[in-house]
Amino acid sequence: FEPISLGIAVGAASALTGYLSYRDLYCRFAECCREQPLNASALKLNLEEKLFGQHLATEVILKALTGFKNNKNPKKPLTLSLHGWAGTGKNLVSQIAAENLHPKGLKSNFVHLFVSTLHFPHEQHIKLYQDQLQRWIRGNVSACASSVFIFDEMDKLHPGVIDAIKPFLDYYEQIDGVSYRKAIFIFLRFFSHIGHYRVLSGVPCAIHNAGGDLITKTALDFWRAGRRREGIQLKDLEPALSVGVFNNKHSGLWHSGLIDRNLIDYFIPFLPLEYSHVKMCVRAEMKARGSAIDEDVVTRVAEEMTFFPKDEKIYSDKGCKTVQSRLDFH
Ligand SMILES: Nc1ncnc2c1ncn2[C@@H]1O[C@H](COP(=O)(O)OP(=O)(O)OP(=O)(O)O)[C@@H](O)[C@H]1O
Repeated sequence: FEPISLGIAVGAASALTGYLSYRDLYCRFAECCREQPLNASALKLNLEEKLFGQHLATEVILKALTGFKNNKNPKKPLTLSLHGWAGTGKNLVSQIAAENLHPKGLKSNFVHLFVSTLHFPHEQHIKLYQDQLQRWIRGNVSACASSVFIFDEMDKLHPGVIDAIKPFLDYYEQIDGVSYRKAIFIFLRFFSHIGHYRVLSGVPCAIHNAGGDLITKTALDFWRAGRRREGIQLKDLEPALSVGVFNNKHSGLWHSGLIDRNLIDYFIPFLPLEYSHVKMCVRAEMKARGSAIDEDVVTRVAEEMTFFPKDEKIYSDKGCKTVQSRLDFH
């Protein structure tokens, strides 16, 4: 629809129906920024059905989003930082969160995804990126207070760029007439570069991996002690996580003041995925393609993945990341 004919159509329909406001009707045809409460049970169901092996991330994301959206008067925007091994569901969770906040999800005009290497590639242009980012965020929050901003590849983001958005994440009531308190900022970690592996206490980890190796180490400690994965609690991970990230100078959050000023509300840990989770991913992908589940193919795809540590082979080193492309060969 182009705007003028949409306006005429909506106006005519509005006159005919009589009781629907122009805006109500307009929003049936075009995307509107609406302050609607979050449907917590729909979000829970989505996470339970789509996200495998991440009991902690599920718990925290549910708590964070429902708490924030139920609060009529938040004192600051919601800031989430997602950490963990590659291919374990960080992008998937931000996509699920986006869809539950704005029905069009990542395609919504109110959801904005920034990828460090794509949007902020050159160190010499940091000043420009800072200005652009500030203007972009200000413009979008002015248009829709509940805008969602997702920053991927945080470990490749220059700390100066993140400094530019720091004021928006803070407890200010307004900045230049705009309130940022209803916006949501999601920061994604990007871990595990195969070429950068080193081995620490028997656990391979990436040099750029801020927090991810600590999560993996905790999961492995539980496994070696014969304790259930689902028994891992947030308190087993959270302190190590924020210190780990803060101390890692490859992390975009490093010395950016976001952590020491408590501007990050929730650290959300993603556990490394096991063989059984990889199989679940293969089944989910087959279902999404409308194919019948063939357990032989499921097993073959899962067995083609590589697992670590070297001796025990428990965790998939790419999580579920290459499942889709591998499935094409079967
Ligand atoms: N825990 C999971 N449950 C279900 N599917 C998953 C899970 N983890 C990953 N996947 C699937 O694997 C693919 C890659 O996942 P995703 O992009 O979310 O990983 P990521 O953690 O963001 O990885 P990276 O840190 O490398 O960017 C997606 O197709 C996603 O649906």
